[in-house]
Amino acid sequence: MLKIQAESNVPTAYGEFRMIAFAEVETDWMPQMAIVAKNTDFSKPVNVRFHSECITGEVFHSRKCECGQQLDAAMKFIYENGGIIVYLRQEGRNIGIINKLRAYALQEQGLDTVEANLQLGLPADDRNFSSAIEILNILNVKEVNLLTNNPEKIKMVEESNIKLNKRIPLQMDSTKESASYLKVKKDYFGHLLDDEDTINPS
Ligand SMILES: Nc1nc2c(ncn2[C@@H]2O[C@H](COP(=O)(O)OP(=O)(O)OP(=O)(O)O)[C@@H](O)[C@H]2O)c(=O)[nH]1
Ligand SMILES: [Zn+2]
Repeated sequence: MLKIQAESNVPTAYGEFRMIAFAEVETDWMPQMAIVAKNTDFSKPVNVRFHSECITGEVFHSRKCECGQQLDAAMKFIYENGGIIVYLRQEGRNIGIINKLRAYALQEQGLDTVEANLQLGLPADDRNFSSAIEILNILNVKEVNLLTNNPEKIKMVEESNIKLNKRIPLQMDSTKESASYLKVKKDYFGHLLDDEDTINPS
């Protein structure tokens, strides 16, 4: 069972958030994180982003995916409108950074993001979002507006005790390096992506 191990206010480029670390034990060095905007109104549907870790995109600004831009856009939106980002330690759709780099190496040889995982003997997507729901329950969230394009995340909320008020699209411009990745997300995973341009949540 997850519990709050520590929390503190942290000023960021987008404003100050309450940062909370969740883990079963305090010796967990990869705790799940939630960052909560101060103006969050818990009596209304809360804007929520479930964000899966991507060190290549968020820390090193890789152009192969749009995770870094999505996290930045979500922080900006949530600071302005209230809400929570639940940051899940699910690097590489939960295959870990070592396997993700192995998958990238296969992608250099022409495999796409799904084929590369399968070639490694791993699932295309090994995530489940039960920790995210557990965290929302700990934070006493009853109803959400979910910032996502991923139908699996929507389904998972619908199947939980948390009410889904609406989805807020979080679509970024594609780059020449990310276009084929986004196409696979749309075609294989059924992500709700428009072919046209950006829909930023603002
Ligand atoms: N295995 C693998 N993981 C990847 C690859 N590219 C990005 N990821 C991981 O994919 C996760 C993000 O998933 P996405 O499918 O981009 O987005 P999503 O979270 O499902 O959906 P949104 O809520 O719409 O952003 C992060 O954990 C990334 O590290 C890749 O080529 N291979
Ligand atoms: Zn990424």
